[in-house]
Amino acid sequence: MISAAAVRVSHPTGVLRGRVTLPASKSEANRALIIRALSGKDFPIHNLSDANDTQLLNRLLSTPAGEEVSAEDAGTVMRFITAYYAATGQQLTLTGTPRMCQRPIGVLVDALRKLGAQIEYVGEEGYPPLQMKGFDFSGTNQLTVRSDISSQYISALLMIAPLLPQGLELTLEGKISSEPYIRMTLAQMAYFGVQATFEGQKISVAKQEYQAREYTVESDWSAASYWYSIAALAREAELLLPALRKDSLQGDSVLPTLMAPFGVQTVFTPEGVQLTKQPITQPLARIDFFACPDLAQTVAALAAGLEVEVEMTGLESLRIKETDRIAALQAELVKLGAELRETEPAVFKVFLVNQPQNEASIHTYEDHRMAMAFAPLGLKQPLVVEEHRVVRKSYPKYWEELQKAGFAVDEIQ
Ligand SMILES: O=C(O)C1=C[C@@H](OP(=O)(O)O)[C@@H](O)[C@H](O)C1
Ligand SMILES: C=C(OP(=O)(O)O)C(=O)O
Repeated sequence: MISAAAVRVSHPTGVLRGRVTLPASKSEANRALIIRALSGKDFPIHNLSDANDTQLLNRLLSTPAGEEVSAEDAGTVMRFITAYYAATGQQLTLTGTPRMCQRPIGVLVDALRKLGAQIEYVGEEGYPPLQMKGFDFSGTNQLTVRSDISSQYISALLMIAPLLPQGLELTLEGKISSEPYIRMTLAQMAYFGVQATFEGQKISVAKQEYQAREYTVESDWSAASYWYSIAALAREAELLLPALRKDSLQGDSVLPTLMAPFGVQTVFTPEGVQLTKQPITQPLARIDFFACPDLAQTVAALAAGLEVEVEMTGLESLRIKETDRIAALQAELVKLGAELRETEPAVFKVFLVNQPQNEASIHTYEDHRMAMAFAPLGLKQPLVVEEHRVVRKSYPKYWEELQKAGFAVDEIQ
């Protein structure tokens, strides 16, 4: 059991073979949980993630809500349950960690108010905590919402849409950020019997009923990205990542294509994906993360580790996630001898500027992805990951899995 406030990570051989256990997708799990709660029916959801984000939502939905409820640091929980509490007319205060109270929610609150939800801000306009005061349908079923900030607002609205007296017609305004997550929401709604249309910037959902159906959550492709990084940095690697599918609902399943230029070959097998380290042969192109923002930190840290310069775009949403991920990357990459610089508006490039620090100590900013994205660099030389328990948000067994793969993960005080 690892319990100290930091770990030193290294790998004595650089040779990795074997099978890795991944958590289940928290995105898929949290949609299935909300849909089950909205359906008013009971059905099994298999392979529910042990991630705190999922365990928390499951707890909140299966126990009567008290006067004050906390979504902690979980964006999907905060956004999905706001819509859920609004649509089900619950009266309570919804809050979160200090960081959650800096993550904007105004787009969702404005939309829910137009539908008839009574919601007030306890503190700053546009941010949690929220005072939920009930729901009185306003008669409108047509909304225009900004889609360039977070897709979670759209997913939250879509999941409650079939319960509204006249369904919902959403017009998305602006670029559609994290679009695969909207498509995942619609695909899971369809699985549970609710049809929608998504054409151009318009999504329509008529009033319908969710059907009860058993659901099995796929493994998490975002978590798989750290194993891709490990394979790329290893001397030799052959890793099996079980229960990942080619026909995934997860946008982060672009990894086989995205990671090929970094020298990781992916083969789909009936069990999952087999990763093999290959020599790097293809030139690296500019990579756009607008549809897969959760992969950006993995790639930035990997580029520094492989000592390749990469251009990254589509990073806008990173500023409002668990931390300002651009600032966090900029501060920590320096310790690895790299720099993340904005070379033109919205284009960031990882430059190699220096020798990496000896046993760099990586600060994680209460962001699970900072810890998980930097740990693979222990394959090159030992490094320290601070506040490593932050991985509990999405991949509680991350450190144990690294140990099984031959990493030395040593607690330090
Ligand atoms: O809907 C989801 O499950 C998620 C959507 C994305 O957020 P944004 O839409 O805010 O980019 C992603 O970063 C997050 O980890 C999970
Ligand atoms: C952004 C993330 O999560 P959330 O927005 O759900 O807190 C994430 O897991 O990287």
